[in-house]
Amino acid sequence: MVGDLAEKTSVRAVLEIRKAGESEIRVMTKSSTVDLVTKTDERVEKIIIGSLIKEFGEGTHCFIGEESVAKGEPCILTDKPTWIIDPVDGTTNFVHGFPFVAVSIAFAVKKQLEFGVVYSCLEDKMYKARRGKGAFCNDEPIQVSDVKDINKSIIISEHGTDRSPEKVKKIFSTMQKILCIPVHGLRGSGTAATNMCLVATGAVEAFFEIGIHCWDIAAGAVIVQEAGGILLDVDGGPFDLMSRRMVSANNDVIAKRIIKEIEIFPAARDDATPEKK
Ligand SMILES: O=P(O)(O)O[C@H]1[C@H](O)[C@@H](O)[C@@H](O)[C@@H](O)[C@@H]1O
Ligand SMILES: [Mg+2]
Repeated sequence: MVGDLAEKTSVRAVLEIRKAGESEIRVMTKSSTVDLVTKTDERVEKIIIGSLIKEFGEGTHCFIGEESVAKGEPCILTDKPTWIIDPVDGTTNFVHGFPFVAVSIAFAVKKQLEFGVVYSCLEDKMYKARRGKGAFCNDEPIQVSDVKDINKSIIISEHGTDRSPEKVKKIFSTMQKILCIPVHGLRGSGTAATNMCLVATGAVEAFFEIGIHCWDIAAGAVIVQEAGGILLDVDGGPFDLMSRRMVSANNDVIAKRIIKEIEIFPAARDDATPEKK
């Protein structure tokens, strides 16, 4: 089954990450000095795409991979069968040895996400979900939290890699307002895929971020939905995978309460034309 292949491929990817983690990691930067990428990210993405092409043949499936897009490949979701891949989610953590790094692989057909696999490498946790078939962690069913009282919640968010003062101000003003609702706590693992799996297991009530990319959240989106959670745009509208912003939560009550506090700032869509990025 295609899902099993993605699972096997992510385990192979993890072996590469672990091997790389034991040797000197060559760090490079992308959109800014804090947007890191390593040769491991690039190599792991090539391994994942290579094994999928070997299985399905050249030209049958499309790929949206974080590092391929960074090198100029298009980031357009069409009706064709498409793999959406983040080879190393939490690259900054990987470089620093901070213990949250994940491989995220999702599969969509006709723009509908069909399944997602997130392998949290250092926790040795394989999260997976197929549309309509439930969500699992290491083959055990997982479910979102049943908390409806925002005062009894933990909320996750990330500050991302854009350090422009006006955006940083809005990010921290939002976090301050949420913290002072008050909620039990604010957290951030440094990887969106892991954050979404924490929503799916009920460890936290919601994760939101403006500035993430489709590859960070595609697999986690299936896992959260199949664990009984919901996905919305940060303005309360419908979730839009390519919009670079989203709220994932255990229920509508928590999601809508968080949305009231979010100070929205612009982030160019993943599928925007190059001049609009
Ligand atoms: O590690 P990445 O694949 O670059 O994604 C991270 C991103 O770097 C970080 O700034 C946050 O936006 C996280 O939510 C992403 O997963
Ligand atoms: Mg990522």
